[in-house]
Amino acid sequence: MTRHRIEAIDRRAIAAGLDGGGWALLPGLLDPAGCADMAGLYDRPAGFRSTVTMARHSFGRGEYRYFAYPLPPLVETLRTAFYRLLAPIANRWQERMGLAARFPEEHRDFLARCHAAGQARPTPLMLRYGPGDHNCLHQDLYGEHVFPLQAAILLSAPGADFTGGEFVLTEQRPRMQSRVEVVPLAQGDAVVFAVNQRPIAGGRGDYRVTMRHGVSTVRSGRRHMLGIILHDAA
Ligand SMILES: O=C(O)CCC(=O)C(=O)O
Ligand SMILES: [Fe+2]
Repeated sequence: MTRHRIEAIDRRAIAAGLDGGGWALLPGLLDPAGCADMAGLYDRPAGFRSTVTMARHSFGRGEYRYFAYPLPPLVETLRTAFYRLLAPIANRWQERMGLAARFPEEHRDFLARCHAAGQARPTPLMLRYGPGDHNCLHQDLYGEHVFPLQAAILLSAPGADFTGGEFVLTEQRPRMQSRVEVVPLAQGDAVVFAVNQRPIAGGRGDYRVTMRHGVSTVRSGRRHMLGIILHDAA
């Protein structure tokens, strides 16, 4: 079993990052061997339900694959653990944003809700980028049911395996210009971030801002990323 550190994560530190800027970094979630094992799955297409060529949909350039059910054990473990970690934070955000949906404690109960509504296809994915590839700013919304936080883990080593290819987030505040953040990921680090909107405390109560994420152009080498989205797709 590949080592991972998700059970050791401090929810308060994650919550502080998410409340402050809409994202939080989890350093060293996977070790380099675990990253290499995971990235190696990309070349075994039997484990995936579909492959998307990003240029064909004007999503950017590069390729990604959605895992099929049953998920690889480590992906399943990480997805379940991320959900358990994030559900209380998500529920607090929903309340602050004036959104009605609340999330159960366990992922299987939320997935049952997705599946009953016709969102039954797995969304965890692996992305692979080479020189010139990039991922345009987007949101991973796949139907009515949306869990407001997601995670992604960088499987390749910046500077050694690839250059460029920075994970970026933008934040659009009402009637204001967008702000951008580059998330400084090392190999094995995870980033947790807002899928769609996040609450910000203002002078007259909370307001919502819209978040998007993407990847700047990879200059050289090859970059693999594991994406853990917590709602399933229609
Ligand atoms: O390759 C990346 O860093 C972006 C991954 C992504 O868009 C996702 O996990 O939803
Ligand atoms: Fe994404």
